[in-house]
Amino acid sequence: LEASMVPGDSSRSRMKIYFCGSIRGGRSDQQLYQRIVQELQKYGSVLTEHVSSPELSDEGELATTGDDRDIHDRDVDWLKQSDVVVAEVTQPSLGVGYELGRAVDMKKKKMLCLFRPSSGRTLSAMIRGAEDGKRFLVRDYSEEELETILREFFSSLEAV
Ligand SMILES: O=c1[nH]c(=O)n([C@H]2C[C@H](O)[C@@H](COP(=O)(O)O)O2)cc1CO
Repeated sequence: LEASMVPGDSSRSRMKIYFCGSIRGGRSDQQLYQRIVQELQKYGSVLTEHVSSPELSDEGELATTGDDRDIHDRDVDWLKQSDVVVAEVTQPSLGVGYELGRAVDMKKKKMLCLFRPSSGRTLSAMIRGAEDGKRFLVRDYSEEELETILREFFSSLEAV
């Protein structure tokens, strides 16, 4: 029994998580992204940790990384490599919407979109309406529910 638990544990720690959050769409939720990324790191490695960085402004990485094509190509590559995609979708962002759309077409990926109704916003129909109860999940939440929601999401993955 013990031996069979080892591979399970190590594959879980190697799970690749793509986190999406607004950058040029606006950085108002950056601190929350940081909390989310910290939580996600309990479940696997987060490929896009930079999205949560306090040093990243709404200009994005341009100053440090090079050009937009490099950012785009690197991110699409990470998206392809990832096992799951978790997105904070409250702050509207073209980039996040694009990432989710691309991920939907990458057949096996499971996606979780987190939306805070307390923002007073109404989530885009193109995200809310993509919910299928299986691969593409949309969860309305408040910040204090974050840990529970992620725990439920990742334990549902193990059951698959
Ligand atoms: O500098 C960047 N680096 C980067 O990784 N992205 C990706 C990751 C984010 O989940 C998403 C944010 O898109 P936007 O900048 O349109 O809000 O796009 C986006 C930018 C800037 O658009």
